[in-house]
Amino acid sequence: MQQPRIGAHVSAHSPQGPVDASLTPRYAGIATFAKLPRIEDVPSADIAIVGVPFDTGVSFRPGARFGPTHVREASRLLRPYNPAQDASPFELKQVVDAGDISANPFSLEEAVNGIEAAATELGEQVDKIVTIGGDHTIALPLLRAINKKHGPVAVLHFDAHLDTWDTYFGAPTTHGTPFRRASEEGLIDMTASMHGGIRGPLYGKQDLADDEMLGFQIVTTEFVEENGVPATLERIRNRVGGKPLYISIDIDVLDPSHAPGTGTPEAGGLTSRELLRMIRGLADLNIVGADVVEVAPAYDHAQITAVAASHVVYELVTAMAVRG
Ligand SMILES: N=C(N)NCCCC(=O)O
Ligand SMILES: [Zn+2]
Ligand SMILES: [Zn+2]
Repeated sequence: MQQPRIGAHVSAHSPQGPVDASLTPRYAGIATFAKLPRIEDVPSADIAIVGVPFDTGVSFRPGARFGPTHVREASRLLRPYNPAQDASPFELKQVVDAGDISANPFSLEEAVNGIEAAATELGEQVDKIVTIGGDHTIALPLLRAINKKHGPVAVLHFDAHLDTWDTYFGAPTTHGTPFRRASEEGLIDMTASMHGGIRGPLYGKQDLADDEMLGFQIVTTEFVEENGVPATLERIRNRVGGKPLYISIDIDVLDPSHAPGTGTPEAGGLTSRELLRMIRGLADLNIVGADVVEVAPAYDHAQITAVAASHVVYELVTAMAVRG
């Protein structure tokens, strides 16, 4: 068969899957996530992956605005069958790359409003969205958008940091404050929400008291280490139950050895193996949306962080696809 020299080998059947890497080199062509079709290339889609290149909310190292591009580049190597979940997610659902939401880097307020509007619009076109950040500020407009569809959602937040601090330099909207603002706004079901992987120094003991007052529960990295993934999953599942679940994953929940490319790294984190296993263990829950944030390529080496993030997105998409 004569192969085209320009362009890509795409499968003809529906759902439209990724470019076939056994026919077109996976390093050729434009990097959509996992070489999936773009949203404009298919008549309709079930799950969209969208980037939010935005990092105006950071308190330390900048650069997460380059996260979406970097994760897409690393995602070229993903393959269509996921043995760990015994599923081919791109056959079960039409999964697409919806490109990037354009966010104003000079006006945080305008950016946050624009992200909410774009995510709301995309949410009307597709069933579920997985967002690649961007700094953690974006979780606030994403939760505002998902709230319009599902009401208050259970939030499972994997992060080294609580991100329920009040303000930085008097600013209420930053990457250290999204879950405080979201809980104040009633976007989160506070009877079913949890942080996972919390560790590292705080400003004071009061941080934990404030977080508890808001209604969050915490499963620390130390708990995971001492009790293992199955016991951790049991705690998470008991907390979340069957509620509509939003999963927000700050890549700094991973140990800096597994994710050096991030803005506020903390020693002593989870391995990517542990995080991937936990996502798989949640696949039967009602996951309505997710984000993977805080990948900052300037501090990455050999795509370590981007490879981890691309696999995290892949497991999230698979979990959404298998549940139906
Ligand atoms: N969301 C992330 N990654 N970090 C928040 C850290 C806030 C601080 O500098 O205290
Ligand atoms: Zn963090
Ligand atoms: Zn965070």
